[in-house]
Amino acid sequence: MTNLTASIAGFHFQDLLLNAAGVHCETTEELEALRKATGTGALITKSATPKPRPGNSGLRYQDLPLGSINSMGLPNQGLSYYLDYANHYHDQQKPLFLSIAGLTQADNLAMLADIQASEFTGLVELNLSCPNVPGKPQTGYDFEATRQILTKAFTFFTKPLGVKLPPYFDLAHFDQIAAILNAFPLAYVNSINSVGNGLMIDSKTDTVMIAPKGGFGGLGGAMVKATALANVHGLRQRLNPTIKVIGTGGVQSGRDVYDLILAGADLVAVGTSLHQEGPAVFQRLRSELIAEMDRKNYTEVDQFRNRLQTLN
Ligand SMILES: O=C1NC(=O)NC(C(=O)O)N1
Repeated sequence: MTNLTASIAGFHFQDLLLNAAGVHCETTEELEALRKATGTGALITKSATPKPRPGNSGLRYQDLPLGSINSMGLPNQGLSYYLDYANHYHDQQKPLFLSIAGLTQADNLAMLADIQASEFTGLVELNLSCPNVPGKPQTGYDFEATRQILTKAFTFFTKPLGVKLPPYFDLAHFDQIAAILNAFPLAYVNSINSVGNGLMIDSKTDTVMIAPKGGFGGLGGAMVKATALANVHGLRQRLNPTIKVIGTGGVQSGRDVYDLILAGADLVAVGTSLHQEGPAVFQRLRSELIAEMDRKNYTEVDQFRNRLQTLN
């Protein structure tokens, strides 16, 4: 029997797959489908803002030959909707992650205060990386703002907290963000969010593919796998061992899950492939991962987690 377990902040996961925040998780119906899906070890809510938001207007998601592009704009039902789901959540087998993405530091701190005061007993993911709110930069690219929000948060927040990071593309940035994060008692980092502000062209119409922001949107799927692996591995190499890593980005197969684990991931989140295949994707990915492990005669994830070898 292959052991796919992992743990973060005292939470034990019997499977290491979950959804990427934002995908198939805006409503309680979608969340319940994830909770009941075979192969998920956890689930995470759509990033919440204090009040409900319709998100960006017009065509805001497109599948692409090598993944997807989106500019959803944080459509969500508002924090209290997800806190209500969370307060009635009793599935001991699959921990619940609650994602928040305030448009200002004050919004984020207010939401964290609400969660701190609530009965919520799961994990919280502070999304510092939504690239799709017009006029709003990704906090994760502002190192001082990131340090500031975490400093203020940890003056009062005592529940398990992780951060969702944008992809970085310079090893000096891995050094800088890891030095900041290592100063805080974070439960985990989740890397990567979509590769922000890509642009794709519809060759039939010579137009962009999505409506918001002149067609600029977050990239996901196969085309971001190399960036996801680099960020997971670069952060794993630099972060305190107490800060676990959720690897997100580019997962289409069990081998892609295996690779993120090899690069250092403790859990693996699935976005574009979940959007394209629905919750059945988790059973497929799980069985493909087990098949890959069997080929290597591995029965435990610990036998290869963070064991990526260099050439020399
Ligand atoms: O953090 C996010 N990442 C994305 O790629 N899209 C969503 C969004 O636009 O709501 N948010």
